[in-house]
Amino acid sequence: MKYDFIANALSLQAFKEMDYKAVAELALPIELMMENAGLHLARVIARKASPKSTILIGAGNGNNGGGGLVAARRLAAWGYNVYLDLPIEITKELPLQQLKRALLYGAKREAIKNPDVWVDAYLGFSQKLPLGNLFETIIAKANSANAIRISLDLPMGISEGDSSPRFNADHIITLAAPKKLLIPLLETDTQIYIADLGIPEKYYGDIGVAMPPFAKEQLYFVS
Ligand SMILES: NC(=O)C1=CN([C@@H]2O[C@H](COP(=O)(O)OP(=O)(O)OC[C@H]3O[C@@H](n4cnc5c(N)ncnc54)[C@H](OP(=O)(O)O)[C@@H]3O)[C@@H](O)[C@H]2O)[C@@H](O)CC1
Ligand SMILES: [K+]
Repeated sequence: MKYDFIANALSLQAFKEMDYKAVAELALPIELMMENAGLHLARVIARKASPKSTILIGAGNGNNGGGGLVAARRLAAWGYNVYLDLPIEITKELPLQQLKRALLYGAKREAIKNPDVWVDAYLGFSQKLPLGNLFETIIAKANSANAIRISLDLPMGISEGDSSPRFNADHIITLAAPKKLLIPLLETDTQIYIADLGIPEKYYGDIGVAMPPFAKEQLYFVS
């Protein structure tokens, strides 16, 4: 079965409603979903990296950053060289906890200039546009770097038009369901994966879409 990304793509609003409903009704802690998100991300990074690669993980002060920091911890545990770019202070409880763990595991708090892999876990579905100078400068640097660029959930800066600068991801690991914002990228070289966070099929059916074929592949490669 070829899963139809476009027919099943959700607006961010519809996605958040489905996600929050599952979280509330099934007593699913965000931390548990974040652990799944971060592990899927780490697996993709590990496939693209070599043992000597330098991996820079950019994390913001939200749950997208938290997922990136989980990946940092997993990759550090596997022996990779992991560096963290933290352009805004991490203050929220969950990402802060993930940051502490990543540092204990050996990730280094240093925004190195020429990483082999540059990971965008700066901002996810709560990003507000325009991004502002700080993040736009990071995007310009990342997009001109000779690095493999990987975004968690959504590339930072993505919008319906082409008006705002965005992190030019080679690979996107989007979470739980396809998002309408990603449809134009199907026509590009960007590789998109959908990662399972454990939301049951019923919650997809309730809003009239099909669950990605997670029974067969928990990290579903779209194109
Ligand atoms: N079940 C779930 O929900 C799961 C969600 N998961 C992950 O969570 C992600 C969504 O997380 P999120 O809602 O915490 O916000 P996120 O996108 O990380 O933004 C962070 C904060 O940045 C700020 N901010 C925004 N725009 C800004 C700007 N221009 N310049 C500067 N700051 C700006 C804003 O902070 P505020 O302004 O509110 O202080 C915002 O709160 C989602 O994409 C997925 O990866 C999974 O880990 C697990 C399951
Ligand atoms: K992101």
